[in-house]
Formats: sequence, structure tokens, C-alpha cells
Amino acid sequence: MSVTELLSLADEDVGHASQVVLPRLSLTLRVGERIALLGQSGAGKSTLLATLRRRLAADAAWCPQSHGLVPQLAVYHNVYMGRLERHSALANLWNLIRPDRRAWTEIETLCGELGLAGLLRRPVARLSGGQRQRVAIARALYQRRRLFLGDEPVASVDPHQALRLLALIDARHDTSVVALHQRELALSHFDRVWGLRDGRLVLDAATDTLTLDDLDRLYPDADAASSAPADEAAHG
Ligand SMILES: Nc1ncnc2c1ncn2[C@@H]1O[C@H](COP(=O)(O)OP(=O)(O)OP(=O)(O)O)[C@@H](O)[C@H]1O
Repeated sequence: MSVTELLSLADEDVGHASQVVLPRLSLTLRVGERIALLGQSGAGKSTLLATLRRRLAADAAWCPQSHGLVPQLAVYHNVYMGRLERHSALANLWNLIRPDRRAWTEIETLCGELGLAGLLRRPVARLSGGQRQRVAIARALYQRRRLFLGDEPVASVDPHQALRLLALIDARHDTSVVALHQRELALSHFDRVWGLRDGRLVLDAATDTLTLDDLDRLYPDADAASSAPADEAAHG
């Protein structure tokens, strides 16, 4: 593997214990790349991210699709969980009762940048969907890793906010792989697209060589919709 490669898969079966989702997958992730991972629901984006996460655990900050937040706990504690494993159990327990001052200051700054100022004490259960998403991003940023792996981390925010959040992610990571459904965002913000369809990586290309039509081909439902009028005409 070259020094600029973070990971290389060569003809590997990627999937779950009970099911191979992406058979004989080959791809390379290089340092410095910003990759948009596209494909219709069920194409295998989360499965591939889980594999990257397993292989690159020490380098990877992880922002899961389900957010993985603890609703009863405050924003501060949820973000703090990003670094739980770096402290002793006793320190973590004590922090629950009396937040560590340095961690509080750092998380307060981070949350301010993410538009969550003033919400550190609020239980996550009392946040909006977009706010919860930003807490999940804050927890991933708090992990301080070189690589960001995100499973639809900007799915529930508006397009402007999505760009701002991605810029914050970029500022703190030299490499990222982000699953998303916004094709325009994939082309405007990322420098490479991995596109999954029918159990294969059918697209692995620089975004400046791609158009929205190229991305549309990753979605069989879009094929069906665009061919519907022709079918109707044929039957009419
Ligand atoms: N834990 C699991 N065990 C076995 N199969 C799974 C598991 N998780 C997902 N799958 C299957 O793997 C395939 C790919 O699912 P995956 O969640 O990776 O898709 P996705 O592209 O992330 O979808 P979405 O956009 O809906 O999140 C699906 O057929 C799914 O049913």
C-alpha cells in the first residue's frame, strides 16, 4: 500500500455475518480525499462505512445514521461521549456529576460553531431533529481524528446549513467519506464519488468529471420514473 493510501480493498466480500452485500469489492481511499458515497436506499452505503470503520478505527471519527445519542442525557454529556474511551471509568463517572471544566469549555466552543450555543445542559430528548443531528456531528468532531466517516450526517438540515456543517467537518479532518442522498451537494462539495448499485461499486470518479445525469444512474427508481412516459406512450 502506498503512503498516501489509508485503505485498499481488493476483490473483497463486504457485508454482514449472514449476508454479503458487496461481493468482490475493490476500492482505494487516499489521504486528502473527500468522498461522497451515493446509492439508493439498501445499496450498501452503511455496510461499506461499517467496514471502513472497522478497518480504520484508530483514525476514524464516526457519525452514525441513527445518531446513537442518549436522549435522557444533556448535549454536553452526549458530545463528551466522543472521547469516553480516552478517560478512566472513574473520570467519566465523575464527569457525569460534575462536568470537567476543560472539556466543558472545549465542548461549549464546538457547540457554538455548530449553532448549539446555550443548549449544553438541555437533554437531547428536547431537541429538534436538526439539532440532534448537529449534536451527533459535534460528538464526532470531538473525537479529533484525521478521517471523518459519516452516514448521512446532513440529512435533516437545510442545504445552507449542510454546506456549513461539511465545511466544519473539512476543517477538522484531512479525509472524509460521507454517505448522502443530495446529488447536487455531492458534486459541489466533494472531490470524488463512490456510487453503489446492484451490489457493485459502479462509479468511482472525480466529481469534476461527473454530471447530475451520471449520478441519476445510481438510482433505479429514477430510471423507472424517466421511462414511465415512454411506456405509457407505447401502451397508449
Ligand atoms: N446487520 C445486518 N445484517 C444483515 N444484513 C444487513 C444488516 N444491515 C443491513 N443489512 C442489509 O444490507 C443491505 C445494505 O444495507 P445498508 O444499510 O448498507 O444500505 P444503505 O445504502 O446504507 O441504505 P439506506 O440509504 O437506507 O441507509 C440491505 O439489503 C440490508 O438489508
